[in-house]
Amino acid sequence: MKVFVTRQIPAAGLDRIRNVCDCEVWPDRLPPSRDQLLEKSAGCDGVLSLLSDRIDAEFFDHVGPQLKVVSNFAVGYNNIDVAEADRRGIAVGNTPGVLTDATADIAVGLLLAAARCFREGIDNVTHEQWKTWEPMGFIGQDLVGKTIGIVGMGRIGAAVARRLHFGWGMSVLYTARSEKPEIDDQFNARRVEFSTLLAESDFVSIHTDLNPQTEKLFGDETFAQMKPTSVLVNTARGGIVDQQALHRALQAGTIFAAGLDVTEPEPLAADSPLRSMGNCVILPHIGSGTVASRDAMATIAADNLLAGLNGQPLPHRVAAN
Ligand SMILES: NC(=O)c1ccc[n+]([C@@H]2O[C@H](COP(=O)([O-])OP(=O)(O)OC[C@H]3O[C@@H](n4cnc5c(N)ncnc54)[C@H](O)[C@@H]3O)[C@@H](O)[C@H]2O)c1
Ligand SMILES: O=C(O)[C@H](O)CO
Repeated sequence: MKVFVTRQIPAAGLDRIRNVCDCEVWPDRLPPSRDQLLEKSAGCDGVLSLLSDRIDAEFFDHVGPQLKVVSNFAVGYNNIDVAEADRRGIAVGNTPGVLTDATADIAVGLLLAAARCFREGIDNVTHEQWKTWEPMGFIGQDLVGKTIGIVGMGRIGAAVARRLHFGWGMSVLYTARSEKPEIDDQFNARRVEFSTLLAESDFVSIHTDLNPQTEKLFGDETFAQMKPTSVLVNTARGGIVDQQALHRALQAGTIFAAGLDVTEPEPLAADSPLRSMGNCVILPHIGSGTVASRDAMATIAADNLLAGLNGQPLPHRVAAN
């Protein structure tokens, strides 16, 4: 079986694929260009893709009818046209669950960093502006007993709720597509309308997948409904936030601060004004970046790939929304 792995991934998964497949791995730190992706994938029975690889009808046409499986090295799969894959009988897999805690930790870290002015503080030290202890400087937002609004109460949303409810005694509001009585019981949480969540939350953390309903969900109108003291955290996908609107909101003080692990595009444009905003903490998409999470993602991605190649059910198959 011929497979293309679009980037180096941990040996925990890669070795298993190499043992049984004719496997080519993209060797560079940067992803293959579109043309390189199409060229290397052509004629393959399986492809192990990353979130930066667009997998669509053009890709499937180019790779050929022998393609059986696309295994995404991520839980999010908005880079893949799953409906088109379904139509062609190509299985698509993802890596859920094993990065939940790692990503929730980054969401909480960003919340704390943005609320407590880490960026201004670090810039102050780095640029040798630290002259004295300032009673009126670097005054951030309190966390204990405040309200967290979770947009999208899935695995990571629940892990964030757990940390903030039991760690900082926060009240939990959330939006979800359906009732979640177990969440309500566990965290004394309340499912509310989006507008209520925006108006009542001190912190808003985004945990939905990127889909047509969530694309640019946060824009000028949304920010206008949030508290001026509020902090927005996004560890989901950059496309859920209109970044120009976010810049306007941060500059005007419509909201207090933001913490982003994801942007659109990635990397963030060199001339994006968000890069220089003191009240915007930005990380380069490191949510799942722990040894255990990345090893487990590699293992699951290999399991999905090998199952698909052998015509067996994928351990973690995704379906079109
Ligand atoms: N920053 C990172 O490194 C990183 C790591 C892991 C996951 N992610 C992102 O986080 C997302 C969530 O991961 P997860 O494992 O919690 O997935 P999940 O499927 O368990 O949770 C997503 C939840 O969002 C809900 N949702 C979707 N659209 C909604 C809408 N319009 N309104 C309300 N709820 C909606 C879904 O019903 C689901 O409950 C992934 O899709 C991925 O994009 C990022
Ligand atoms: O969706 C995912 O899994 C992340 O964005 C990368 O780990």
